[in-house]
Amino acid sequence: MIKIQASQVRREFQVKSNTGKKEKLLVMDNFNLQVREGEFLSILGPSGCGKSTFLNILAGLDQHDGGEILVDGLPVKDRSFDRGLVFQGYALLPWRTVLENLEIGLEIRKIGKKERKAIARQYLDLVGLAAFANQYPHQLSGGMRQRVAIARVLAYQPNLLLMDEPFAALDAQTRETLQIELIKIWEADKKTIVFITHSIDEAILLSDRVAVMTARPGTIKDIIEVPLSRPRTEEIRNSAEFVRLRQYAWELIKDEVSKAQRLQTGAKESEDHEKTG
Ligand SMILES: Nc1ncnc2c1ncn2[C@@H]1O[C@H](COP(=O)(O)OP(=O)(O)OP(=O)(O)O)[C@@H](O)[C@H]1O
Repeated sequence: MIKIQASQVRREFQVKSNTGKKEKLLVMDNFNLQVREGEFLSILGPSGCGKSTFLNILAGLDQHDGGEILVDGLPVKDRSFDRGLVFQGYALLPWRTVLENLEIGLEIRKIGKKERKAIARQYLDLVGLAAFANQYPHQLSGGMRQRVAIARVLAYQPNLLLMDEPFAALDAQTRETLQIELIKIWEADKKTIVFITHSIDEAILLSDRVAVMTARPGTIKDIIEVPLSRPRTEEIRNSAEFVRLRQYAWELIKDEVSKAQRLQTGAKESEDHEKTG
């Protein structure tokens, strides 16, 4: 079954250049992607190619200007608790303790207090923060807050998980631990996950398929099937198949990274040119 169907998606933003001129920035164009129910799909692409824009639209936080995006056959209109979001810096409620923050989604699902607390503790334990249950978000480091945000979304088990570089701000060891935990959780109940990352290794380790995007305007360049067996463990990174996939993904993405860099430098040069004359 198809969970997400994106067809001919187009998104442009009105932006102001440094000189104050209004311009249109075409961020996504002719973007087509299908995500299957229960699939773990990662999106890799150079900076600025529209990855977060796509996730924001899927989350109901932004809108597209053309084409169609369907989730479970219906257009995305609004935020929904069936879609769990883990975005960078996605806010925790500052007036609630860590444990109470984890309980939010469970409250909305009308789970009783005792069970709610037990589930919240279980997921807090999973991200290694059991000892911080009664602290407030401002008492934690940035990485710890991000772990709470991840635990919160995992705890209430949405049908669709949208994760935008959820591990980017974490130290290498925590990142590896959480990658393996996420694999375990996903392998146990196979919710659909759309996962954005800049790490080729992370994408291959976690995913069933990896969608590689072009530089702006972002479109899908290719989709890599990841036939590595499951359950996946750390050691799989050393397998010949993993190394082959990593090389293939890099071949696909490297020209797009150069293009994205040229786009950025080009935009800066034209602004400088306008300023001087
Ligand atoms: N609300 C907005 N208004 C104007 N421009 C925007 C807006 N949101 C995003 N952009 C621009 O759209 C482009 C794509 O942004 P987006 O965040 O989707 O890229 P990304 O692929 O997620 O990048 P990164 O990998 O660096 O996070 C960027 O050039 C960004 O500056």
